[in-house]
Amino acid sequence: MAPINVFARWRPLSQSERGRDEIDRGTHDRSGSFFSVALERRDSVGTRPWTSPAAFRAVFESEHDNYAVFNTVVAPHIPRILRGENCTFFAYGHSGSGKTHTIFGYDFEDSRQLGMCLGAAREIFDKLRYLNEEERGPAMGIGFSLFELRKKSAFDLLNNRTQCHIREGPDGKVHIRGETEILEGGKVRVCPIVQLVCWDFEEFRQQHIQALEQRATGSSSIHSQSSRTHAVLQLEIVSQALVDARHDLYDRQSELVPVGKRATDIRIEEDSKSAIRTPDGQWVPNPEYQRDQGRIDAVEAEMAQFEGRVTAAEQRVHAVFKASSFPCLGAKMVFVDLAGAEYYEGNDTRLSSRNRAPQELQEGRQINSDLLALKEVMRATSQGQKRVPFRSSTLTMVLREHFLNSGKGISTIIVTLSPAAEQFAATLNSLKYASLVGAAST
Ligand SMILES: Nc1ncnc2c1ncn2[C@@H]1O[C@H](COP(=O)(O)OP(=O)(O)OP(=O)(O)O)[C@@H](O)[C@H]1O
Repeated sequence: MAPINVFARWRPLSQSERGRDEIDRGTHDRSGSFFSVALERRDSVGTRPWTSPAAFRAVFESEHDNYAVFNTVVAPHIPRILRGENCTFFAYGHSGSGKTHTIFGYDFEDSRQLGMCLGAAREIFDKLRYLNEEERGPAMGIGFSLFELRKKSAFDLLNNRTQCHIREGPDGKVHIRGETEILEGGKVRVCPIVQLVCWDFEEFRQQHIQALEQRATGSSSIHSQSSRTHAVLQLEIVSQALVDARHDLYDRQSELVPVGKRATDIRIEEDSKSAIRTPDGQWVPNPEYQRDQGRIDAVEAEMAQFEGRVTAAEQRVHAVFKASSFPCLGAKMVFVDLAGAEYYEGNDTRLSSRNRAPQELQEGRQINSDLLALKEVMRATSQGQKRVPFRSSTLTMVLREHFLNSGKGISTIIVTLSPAAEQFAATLNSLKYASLVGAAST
């Protein structure tokens, strides 16, 4: 059973909320290792208390800064990454509750305010520097990718927001790819999601800042882009040899594309010439055309040759892993800033469905189903169920690899909460969601 760690984080009242009522709240230590959150709602009827199950590993108060959160939530997992395990961190909450502040941060200079992913990168680079010096093996760095998921597509923030398709490959793995490009001279290039490789923290910090500029952040309006997309940032420990072997693989895959297309075209052409349709709709052999099997065999042989090159390139990628003396090569940390949870069913938030444009309603339904699917996947994996409903949403499909790495992977969700009394319903919904996930794995 792979436990899901669940944390809660209260943000302070924002400038615009100053002076307004705060939610009455408390944290109770239930067992020494799990906490529950108690809320009290005051309305015309009286006070109504609600207490969560003991589902939270820790509850951060509004005075806790990003460094404190990083130290408790992320830092304990750095040794796991160095052992070659994977970790995934999700921030869940309604719009403006502090997800982006927690995952990416807004202040990239103050070391106490770095978001989780910058904090993690800083710590990993520290450890890699030591490993690189001690072991004198090939130097390792961090490759990072950043994309947004919206409806059924991914948008690559390291490649001008290029729209990418999410497909399951014959190997059962999910691949994120841009449109295949046709270059000058008819050459073809398959475009996987971009991975930028950085060799020190400063380089990473600069790239991270630039990448986030592609995101419409800073606004916590319910309409903002960031609240309607899931942002996924993936850190992977890489070496130059791994990067080179993968680029070689993409080149071989690119070469295969036109050959495969030609083979399909020739097969279709030969099939259609060698059959005719009778007046009663039956397909029968065409007496005037002899199917050119030699032509088909020739193109299939050519295709087999190119497929062999792809297989050899895949083997070279595997060989890089095998030859590495570092177990951490290829280990991943993934950070997901989930879309605003105001779309979560049953949530009586500022926008009722009557006030929403049809497109927004449709997006809301998609976000709703993604968040529900994520909850189900987390519950199923934490309970060790055999059937995990990964396919029920794009988000869970994309993250399947990380969940499936059970035993070698761990997931954490931090629910971000607004203390503003006017957002009581949204806050309560977020706590209910997170405590359902947490209670399933205690
Ligand atoms: N723990 C915190 N401490 C101080 N300020 C915070 C904290 N959490 C959030 N804020 C501030 O509150 C505002 C909204 O936070 P943020 O943008 O992270 O919300 P969000 O949940 O990501 O919203 P959206 O879903 O709309 O993107 C930001 O100005 C952010 O700096």
